[in-house]
Amino acid sequence: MVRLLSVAGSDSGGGAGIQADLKVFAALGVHGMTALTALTAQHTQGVEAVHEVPPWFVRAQIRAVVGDIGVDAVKVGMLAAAGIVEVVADELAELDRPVVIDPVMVATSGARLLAEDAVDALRERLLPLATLATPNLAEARVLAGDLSLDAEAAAAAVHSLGPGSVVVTGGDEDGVDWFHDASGLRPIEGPLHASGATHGSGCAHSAALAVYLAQGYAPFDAAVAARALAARAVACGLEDLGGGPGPVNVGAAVVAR
Ligand SMILES: Nc1ncnc2c1ncn2[C@@H]1O[C@H](COP(=O)(O)OP(=O)(O)OP(=O)(O)O)[C@@H](O)[C@H]1O
Ligand SMILES: Cc1ncc(COP(=O)(O)O)c(N)n1
Repeated sequence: MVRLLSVAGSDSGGGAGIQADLKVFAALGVHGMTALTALTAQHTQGVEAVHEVPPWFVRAQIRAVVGDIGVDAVKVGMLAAAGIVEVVADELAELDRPVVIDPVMVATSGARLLAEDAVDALRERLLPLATLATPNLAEARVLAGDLSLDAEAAAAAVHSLGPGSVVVTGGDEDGVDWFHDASGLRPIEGPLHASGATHGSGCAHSAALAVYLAQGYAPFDAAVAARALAARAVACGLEDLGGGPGPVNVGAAVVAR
């Protein structure tokens, strides 16, 4: 059984975060484990409150599962605070496994999910540990320190910060994901679905990527497969749930494959 660990926040609305990741792991037939970094009181229209998990307890969760069950790949999502970034970086540095880092900063609804003073630690401590990093364009620009970059330039700039490869996701743009690794830049194209159900698309994408890396896909092939799955999950999304953008539907996306 392939074993996946998600280090991420909880979305009480069930659309993003740990909940999205566990749905992806179940849909793809792997064993999912979690280290919660924060609880959010969240729905489709916004985040009402955030309760951070103390860094020592994030570390304890990671050590508990790594020590007994073992881990084949890790996905990292919302980290909330600099102290949490630091302990996650410490633990991942000891773990010789593929790591996907989704540098979640702001929810689609506008709420901050990473403190501003945690961005430097994310850039300097965590990004160099990533097999693959998956910022959207806004996150890539912040990491690169240049808010004027286009997606291609942002992918190159984030790659130069140390991850093995980068995908700048294009769900909020034209639907083209830009992949950059040591051999350069490649687009990953596909249909951009007109859908009111995109909540959790980035979480589902990075969780699927971690599964595909654990299963031995090369990073570019994993990124192609993850884009296809995330796009289908958007197309199958639950538009009628809640008053805002509904959650993606990964279970239906896998069945529709
Ligand atoms: N409307 C869409 N149609 C097709 N594919 C989409 C759509 N929206 C997102 N995707 C795909 O989903 C994946 C995640 O991309 P996205 O840009 O939405 O991430 P994100 O902005 O980090 O998401 P989130 O806001 O959930 O964190 C990418 O592969 C992207 O191409
Ligand atoms: C716990 C958690 N993690 C990640 C996201 C980002 O997802 P989105 O950009 O779709 O709101 C979120 N809203 N909540």
